[in-house]
Amino acid sequence: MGALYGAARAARSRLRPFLSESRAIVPILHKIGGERSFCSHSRQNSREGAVDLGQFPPERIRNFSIIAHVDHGKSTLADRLLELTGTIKKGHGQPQYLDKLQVERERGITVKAQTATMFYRYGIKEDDAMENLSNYLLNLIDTPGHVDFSYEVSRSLAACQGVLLVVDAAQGVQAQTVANFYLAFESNLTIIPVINKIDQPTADPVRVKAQIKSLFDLDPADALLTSAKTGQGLEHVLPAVIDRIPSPPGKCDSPLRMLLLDSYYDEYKGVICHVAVVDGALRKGDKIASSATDHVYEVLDVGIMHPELTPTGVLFTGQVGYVISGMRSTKEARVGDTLYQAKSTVVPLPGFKPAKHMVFSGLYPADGSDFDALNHAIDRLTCNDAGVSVSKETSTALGMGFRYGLSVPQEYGAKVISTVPTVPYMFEYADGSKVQVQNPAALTSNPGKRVTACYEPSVIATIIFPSEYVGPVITLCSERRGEPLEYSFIDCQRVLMKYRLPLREIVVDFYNELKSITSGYASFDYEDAEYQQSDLVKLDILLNGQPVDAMATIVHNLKAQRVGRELVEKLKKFIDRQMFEITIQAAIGSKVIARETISPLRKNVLAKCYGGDVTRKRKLLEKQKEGKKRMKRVGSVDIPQEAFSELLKVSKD
Ligand SMILES: Nc1nc2c(ncn2[C@@H]2O[C@H](COP(=O)(O)OP(=O)(O)OP(=O)(O)O)[C@@H](O)[C@H]2O)c(=O)[nH]1
Repeated sequence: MGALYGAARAARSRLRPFLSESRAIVPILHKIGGERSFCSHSRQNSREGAVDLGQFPPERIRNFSIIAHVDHGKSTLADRLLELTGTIKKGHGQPQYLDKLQVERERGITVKAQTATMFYRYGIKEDDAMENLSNYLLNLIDTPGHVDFSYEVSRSLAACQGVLLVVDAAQGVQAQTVANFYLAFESNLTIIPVINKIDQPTADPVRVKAQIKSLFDLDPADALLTSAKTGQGLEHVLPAVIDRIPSPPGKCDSPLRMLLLDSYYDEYKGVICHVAVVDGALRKGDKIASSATDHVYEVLDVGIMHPELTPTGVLFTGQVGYVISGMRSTKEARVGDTLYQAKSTVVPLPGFKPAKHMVFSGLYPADGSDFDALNHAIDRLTCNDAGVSVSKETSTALGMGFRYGLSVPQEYGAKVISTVPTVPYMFEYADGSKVQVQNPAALTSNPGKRVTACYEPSVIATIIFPSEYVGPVITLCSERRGEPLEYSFIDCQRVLMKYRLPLREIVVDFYNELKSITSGYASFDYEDAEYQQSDLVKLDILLNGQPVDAMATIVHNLKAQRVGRELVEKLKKFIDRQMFEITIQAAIGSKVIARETISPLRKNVLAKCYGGDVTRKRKLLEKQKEGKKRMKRVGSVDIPQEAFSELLKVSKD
């Protein structure tokens, strides 16, 4: 533990230059009070509507994010700051403002980062007669807190110079607090610890202060104590942002360079790009070029999110806002791209690593005739998120569908069948070639090509939990083929463990099981690690000798027997008896490792209705027809939808 977090000791030194709040205010005001002296922004060009961005040179700008473990109060705190600055009305009655996407509302978590610009007058009374307040422009970039979205977190941090690291005063530091701290720390950002929810009866800020000292080497004296619920302590948050977080470092006189942070599609306005202007200025009517595609666009509209789109006609160095430039699809808006003045020469900004989708599922409409509706829903989703990865695929069992690299689109009304999530495995053949396999069904046994080695992606998992659960957590991790890396106490009650785990082992049900064995107290986060060699086999499910492609999985050899047995037993329960015998087999290549038989029905549904009861006969036939519609037919065997979803529960290796 000491070794791992040794690097964090340096974090403290970054906070040291910041003086205590009251002492820091005066020098800042002397420097920026009165007229601007750093960037000469033309006021004529900067006005469109009521907002004049010309009065905000970089020195009066702060770009920051709020990062936290899920549910520690990021979005509530963000809302309170928006209210405090008058950006939104108090008690606006909406769900948290920055959580825009429907998927976020439904799942109650923040998925996609959103930005809001606030104006804040801040200063001190230098003497009784004179009040010296200055106007600041603060860009708050909300970040997702859920375990699956660390890519989005690091993306939003690229536009920031500092973060508020929010920790629940009762729950203390959790796994994602640790992960988010390191994302911010590695990006060299100023970190302001905020201990939130101090109104709770179980709040223990003293314990949390000790944790942030021991884990992150942050000075507990620098922590702000807040309740985003009651408003207690919130008055110190924005002054700390202004005093401690540096202003954006760009050059006003250099040619325009801006970073494309995000994009979404609006039915009326087209593609809207969120951008951070790093150097120079961007004006309506400018011609801008993309480093990634070399396409040139005219800037049709430019402005800030305040919090709705607010046209300003211009964005200056250090400012964050939106641009509409006639892009037709979000696919043209490459997140992390550098946009610059057409015909100028600039060095592109570092950008971001592209999102790596490491978990894939097949996604099929439960009723084949709903394919177009599903297609439309997926189109809408990809339009709003260029990072989602989707490709069409066809399964013999399930018809046309998709291979999907993220969660199921929530806005699709009809039922979907999602196949067992899988990860991209790597197979090496005798001729030295390597093939990545995202869909187990695609791994065909080819006698001409002998597999010589298999590799699977792994993760480094961080788990934090009360020490009495050490035994069950170790058992769970070793059942999931984990390799222990680290074990330490973060305070007298809580333990932090690090494990290397195969990604495949955590994609189905790991987190639920971890929660259940620790009575809900464990928190979990993971980062991608390298591929590891592994003894993998493809497990086929056969119905009457015919493989069901959508049910194929890749499993570890040691677990194949158990998984195969469980799968066939489960299927037996879900497949109705039919007019003929059905054999269900699990097989590795040509070797059958588990087998069940469903005996045939002796009578058909009408057999009972001897005599002339036509209405009853018709009713029975209708019922049977309805039932058939929900079935997927493989060869001659009908498989109910439920069988596919039930398999998900078994196939956790
Ligand atoms: N008692 C108390 N509850 C709070 C406070 N701040 C937030 N909450 C509640 O905690 C819950 C989670 O708050 P959110 O703001 O949604 O948490 P979040 O960190 O944004 O969560 P994600 O968006 O899922 O990452 C909500 O029910 C809030 O009302 C606080 O200071 N005190």
